[in-house]
Amino acid sequence: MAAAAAAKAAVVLPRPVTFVTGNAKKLEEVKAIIGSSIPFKSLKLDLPELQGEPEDISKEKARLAALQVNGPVLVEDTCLCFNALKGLPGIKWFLEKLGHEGCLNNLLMAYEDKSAYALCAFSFSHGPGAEPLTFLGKTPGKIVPARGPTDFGWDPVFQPDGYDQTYAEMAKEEKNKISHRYKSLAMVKSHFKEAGYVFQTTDDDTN
Ligand SMILES: O=c1nc[nH]c2c1ncn2[C@H]1C[C@H](O)[C@@H](COP(=O)(O)OP(=O)(O)OP(=O)(O)O)O1
Ligand SMILES: [Mg+2]
Repeated sequence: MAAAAAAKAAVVLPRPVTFVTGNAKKLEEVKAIIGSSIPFKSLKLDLPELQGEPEDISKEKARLAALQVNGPVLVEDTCLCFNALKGLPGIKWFLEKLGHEGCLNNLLMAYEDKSAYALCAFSFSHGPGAEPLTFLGKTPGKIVPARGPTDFGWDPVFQPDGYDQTYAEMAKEEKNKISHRYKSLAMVKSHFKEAGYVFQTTDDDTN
């Protein structure tokens, strides 16, 4: 009884969270999805392109980012995974070297199964040395011949299940309601709500 009534002590973090990414398009979406629900600023930094399981890559990115920023950080790692290739993730260099659009269709030419999923792994670290928490968001779909604007990665070749438009053809607000990034951030948001973090701000903290 007494335990139930005991208020959870608020975790005080030294400053607003810094979202670290080298990708301006990700940042745009993250800003639109987070809105004002989490106080954050951003830092453009190209973190190393690590290899491994998406969750491990994301955690390691958060550890590296927390050291650089010397404070609380959010990072994310995204991959497009092909079911015909046992979920093999399309890492950044792989996509960039082969060309985002044609290559994915060619790659899957040999397979009947064009199904894929977009996976986003956000990680949050309280700061240097803290073990990051990871939140996975997944949107299933299929790889199709490119349709729509080509300004963000593999958006033109990914058609989410239940839609007849590719991510690229959809209005941004629509993508941001169903995307892998939206789903992962929804978990981040509920975590922040639940944890009730308190952020100390200093004079040099600007957005
Ligand atoms: O919603 C998306 N729609 C289409 N393409 C996307 C999306 N999200 C990431 N992408 C691309 C960017 C990069 O080619 C690869 C992920 O690699 P990833 O390391 O997570 O991103 P990045 O290096 O561009 O930015 P960061 O500095 O946050 O690591 O997939
Ligand atoms: Mg990267």
